[in-house]
Amino acid sequence: MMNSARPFARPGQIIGLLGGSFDPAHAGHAHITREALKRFDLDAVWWLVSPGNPLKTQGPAPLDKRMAQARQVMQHPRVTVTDIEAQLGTRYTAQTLKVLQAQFRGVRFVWLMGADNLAQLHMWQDWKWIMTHVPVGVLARPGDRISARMSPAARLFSPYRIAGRHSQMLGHARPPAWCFVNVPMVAQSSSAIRAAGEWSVT
Ligand SMILES: Nc1ncnc2c1ncn2[C@@H]1O[C@H](COP(=O)(O)OP(=O)(O)OP(=O)(O)O)[C@@H](O)[C@H]1O
Ligand SMILES: O=C(O)c1ccc[n+]([C@@H]2O[C@H](COP(=O)([O-])O)[C@@H](O)[C@H]2O)c1
Repeated sequence: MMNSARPFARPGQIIGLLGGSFDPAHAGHAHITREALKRFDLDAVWWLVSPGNPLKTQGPAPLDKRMAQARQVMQHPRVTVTDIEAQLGTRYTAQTLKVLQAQFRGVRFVWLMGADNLAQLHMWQDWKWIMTHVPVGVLARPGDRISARMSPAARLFSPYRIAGRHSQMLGHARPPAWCFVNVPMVAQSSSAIRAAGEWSVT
């Protein structure tokens, strides 16, 4: 297990959290992170390299390997790549968010995800808690814009959607609040990289 330091944030800062398997990290992750910093007016983004997605049955590559590769892909002064979920012993996003909100009092966390994850959000543990306790920023992804907009989460929380042109308000909004931003898209995925044999999971 990698012994990483905890990321740092000051009260009042707005921190975007991009959770993922990062198996491996790729240009799509780096792209949405840069877009999120701009569009949601974030002070910083933390990449939460997951010990393992609770919905995926096949285990990812070892955490240390994914962390090292993610750090190579994402080098930006306002982005921290962290294995804090492994340090905290949390695996489900709602659990992670509860612990982070308790440990970083006064910090405003914004959950970030690609459109494919909004389409599946209703399958996550305590997903309504997430929507009602943390602002959520959704970034367009090729092929997933329509399914995301029609998803159970998008429909149930449609009254709380902030229009894309007001995306800078998201981090200041009281949840429930979410915003879909139609950013230029990068068609990369970890599964395509694995399928091409460019990343081994051992
Ligand atoms: N090209 C992309 N455009 C927009 N969002 C993306 C893109 N790639 C990944 N994301 C988002 O980044 C987060 C972490 O993604 P993840 O690590 O699962 O990569 P992935 O490419 O989606 O992996 P896989 O293909 O194995 O499902 C998710 O919220 C996902 O929606
Ligand atoms: O909490 C859950 O039930 C849950 C179910 C599926 C995915 N997630 C989280 O969503 C993020 C993206 O996962 P992944 O594997 O698609 O990269 C990552 O932080 C996962 O821990 C969380």
